[in-house]
Amino acid sequence: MIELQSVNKWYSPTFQVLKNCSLTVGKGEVVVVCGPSGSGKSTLIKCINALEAVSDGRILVAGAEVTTPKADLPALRARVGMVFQSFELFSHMTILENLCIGQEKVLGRSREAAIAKANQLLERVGIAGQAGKYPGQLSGGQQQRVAIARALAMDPVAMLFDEPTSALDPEMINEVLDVMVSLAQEGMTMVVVTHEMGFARKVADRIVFMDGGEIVESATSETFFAAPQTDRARAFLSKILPH
Ligand SMILES: Nc1ncnc2c1ncn2[C@@H]1O[C@H](COP(=O)(O)OP(=O)(O)OP(=O)(O)O)[C@@H](O)[C@H]1O
Repeated sequence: MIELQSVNKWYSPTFQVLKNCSLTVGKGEVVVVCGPSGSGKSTLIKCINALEAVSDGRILVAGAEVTTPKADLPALRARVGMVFQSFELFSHMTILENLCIGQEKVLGRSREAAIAKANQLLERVGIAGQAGKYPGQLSGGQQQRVAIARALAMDPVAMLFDEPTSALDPEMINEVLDVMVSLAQEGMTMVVVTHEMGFARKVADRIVFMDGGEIVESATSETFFAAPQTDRARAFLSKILPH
């Protein structure tokens, strides 16, 4: 479904942020990417929907190459939904409009079909009844669920999450994680950058550990948590897991 082949990226001639990263994410697989701050996790997933360009290497999504000048980026970004730490909703549009605009402009859906889909998804993420409000009138947890619903409205083949709960107050984290858990259980292909190791244990098929721009480990969550293979992963886990 998603394939990274020897991806390298330099932000400047002296700073290589991604070093020979290769990764295959199968259909329906949930991969959690973790690692220390600055290790390149956000950059890696942004490359998957071409929000960042790779310097060399290839990325394929559902058989189509992302890393070619010929890539159809609007179509790619509809197929691969992305949810950011900072929600990135359109603040001047109602929740309903946030969910409809991409469906109408990119997918060419009729107004009626877009509204029906939006309402169905708002119901699914537990915020039916808020459709007429503006993002600023909702809590952070509600805004993030809107962002997930907006991505799902495009019928994506995969979803990318970049620290989706990092900006939320603790009591709102679970309401967002619950939506992500149900998506995972329904078979959505997902790549999730997160420090929520409880989520990782519960739904990740695989954990990818990054450090210094490299994919240092890629293992099932059982193996990764019980028997990390490298000192770097052990040091990371000892900092973030309760003792
Ligand atoms: N546009 C950019 N130009 C130059 N350097 C950048 C840019 N974006 C990120 N970086 C640097 O690249 C490195 C990796 O950043 P990235 O955000 O991918 O890491 P991360 O592992 O997601 O970190 P965090 O967990 O703190 O979000 C960092 O040192 C960051 O400062």
